[in-house]
Amino acid sequence: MLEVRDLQSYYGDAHVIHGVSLNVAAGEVVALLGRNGMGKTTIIRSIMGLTPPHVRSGSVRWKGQDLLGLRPHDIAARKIAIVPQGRRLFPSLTVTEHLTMLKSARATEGWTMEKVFGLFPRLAERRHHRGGQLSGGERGMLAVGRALMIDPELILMDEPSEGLAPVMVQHLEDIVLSLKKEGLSILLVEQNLYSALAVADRVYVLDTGRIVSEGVGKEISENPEQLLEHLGVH
Ligand SMILES: Nc1ncnc2c1ncn2[C@@H]1O[C@H](COP(=O)(O)OP(=O)(O)OP(=O)(O)O)[C@@H](O)[C@H]1O
Repeated sequence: MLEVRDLQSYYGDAHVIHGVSLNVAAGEVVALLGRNGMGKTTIIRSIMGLTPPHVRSGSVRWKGQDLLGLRPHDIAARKIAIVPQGRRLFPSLTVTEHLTMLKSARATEGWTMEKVFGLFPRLAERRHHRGGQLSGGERGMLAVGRALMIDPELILMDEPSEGLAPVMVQHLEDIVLSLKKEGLSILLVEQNLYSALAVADRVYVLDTGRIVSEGVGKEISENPEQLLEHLGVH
C-alpha cells in the first residue's frame, strides 16, 4: 500500500536520508527503529509532505499513486494520518475541540468522537480539559484520537511511547493492536525495540539515514542480538 523507494531527504545541504526504501502492506504494523537523530522523524515528515526536510529524489507511492510534491492536507485527504512527535496539541483548546476540528461532533460515519471516547475512556472524562492541562499519557491518547478522526487507512506514529510511564506504554501497545484489528496499517517510529516488537509484524532499523537491517517481528523476538547491536543496546 505504502511504498517508499530510494528516498533522499535533505535539510538545506545536509543530506540526512540516504536512499531509504520501505513498504507497509494493508493491515500491517511496521516499526521503524533507530537511535536518536538517525532520521526516523525525517522519513515520517517526508512521507507526509511536511517541510523541512526537502526530498530531492526517490518516490513515495500510496496505492500506486505518487505522493511526493503533494501538500500534507492533500495527503491527509488520501487517508494518511500522522501522530507527530511532541503531539503538537493546542494548549488552549479542549479535548472535544481537538477532536472536532476536522470532523463535526454530529458526524455518524467512520470514526466519531464517541468512538474515540470508547477507545480512550480517559479522554471522555477529560473532554472539557484543555491541551495544556493533560498528562503525557492523555496527550498521547488525544494525538491518536485526533488522527483517527480523519478515518485513516494508514497512521504514521512518531514515537508515541516517548516520555510515557511503562503502564502507559503497554496501554498504547494494546491500542495499536486494536487498531490493527480494525484493519488499519501503521508505520510506527520507535527507539524502544521491545515496545516495537510487542506490536510490529515487521521491523526496519535505521542507522544514520540508511536501513541497515530488516526482519519479521516474531523472528527478531527470538533472536534480537543483531538488532540490539545496531541500536547500540548491549
Ligand atoms: N529542521 C532541521 N534542520 C536541520 N537538521 C535537522 C532538522 N531536523 C533534524 N535534523 C537533523 O537530521 C538528522 C535526523 O533527525 P531526525 O529528527 O529525523 O532523527 P530521529 O531518528 O527522528 O531522532 P529523534 O528520535 O531524536 O527524533 C539529525 O542529525 C538532526 O540533527
